[in-house]
Amino acid sequence: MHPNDKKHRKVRKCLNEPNFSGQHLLHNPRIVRQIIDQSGIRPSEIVMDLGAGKGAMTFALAEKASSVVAIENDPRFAEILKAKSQAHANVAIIEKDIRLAYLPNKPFRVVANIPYAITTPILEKLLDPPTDFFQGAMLLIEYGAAKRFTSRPIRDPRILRWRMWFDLELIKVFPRTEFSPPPSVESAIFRIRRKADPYVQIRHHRHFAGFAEYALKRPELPIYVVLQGIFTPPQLKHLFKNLGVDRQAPICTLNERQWGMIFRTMLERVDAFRWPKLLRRK
Ligand SMILES: C[S@@+](CC[C@H](N)C(=O)[O-])C[C@H]1O[C@@H](n2cnc3c(N)ncnc32)[C@H](O)[C@@H]1O
Repeated sequence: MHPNDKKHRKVRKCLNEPNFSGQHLLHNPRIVRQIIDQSGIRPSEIVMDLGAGKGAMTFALAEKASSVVAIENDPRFAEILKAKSQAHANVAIIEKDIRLAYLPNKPFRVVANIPYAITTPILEKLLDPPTDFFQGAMLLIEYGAAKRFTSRPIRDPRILRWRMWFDLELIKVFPRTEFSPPPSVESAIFRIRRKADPYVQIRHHRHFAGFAEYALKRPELPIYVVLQGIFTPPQLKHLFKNLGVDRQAPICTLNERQWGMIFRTMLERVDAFRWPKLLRRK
């Protein structure tokens, strides 16, 4: 055990405050190795460990990747990580809030047991807008969140956007007993992979975002009712001939291929001034 580990354990024991920063650490090196082995890291890649804690994943990742960037905002953990990283030339420790950290402008992957409280901001950072650099992730996240990101029908325009360019997969439930201390919620291993051949080109992501936000404003409305707001009757007739869906079905029941077809038809046949625009948020 690293000498600083003991020191930190004492510090945490003295703390009476609730565990708001999601400090549920992995303690089983065999489990950590299994997660890393499934993550598809290439030796040439940079891997990010978001919420690195005391480095349960960080230093195992350093054996597989070209380099590891570990982000941790708890100064006591960062101190432990910096001390341990003296023995690992390919590990960089960044003491920062994950939400404010820079992502590499080279191909990178994320393998991490993230703080659950900021799961959505982390996914937004990685996936929205999609970049050429983010290759995929293997994450421990709350089971409920993993179910929400992977379920059908897709009612949330943000999740639809993510799923147009990435395959999101709930791999399996992860036992609470593998964390110290165990979290109060169920956890899951969650994988993100870039789609090799997405239905919409990434360069259209902004227009797609406006389209998805508009189309899913009322996810239970029939497909034809929603699309009447974008397409003319002859355009709709042509679209439904090729789409192969029940026009009365709720719009949220469309799959990614069908969303891609509708969006591409809009780009090809509808004047740009009629495309739904992304609403500006205050
Ligand atoms: C679930 S623990 C995982 C720790 C370590 N990766 C492990 O598996 O043992 C999440 C870690 O993220 C850190 N953390 C929480 N919020 C953070 C934030 N906004 N930015 C950076 N780190 C954060 C916590 O201090 C904690 O060490």
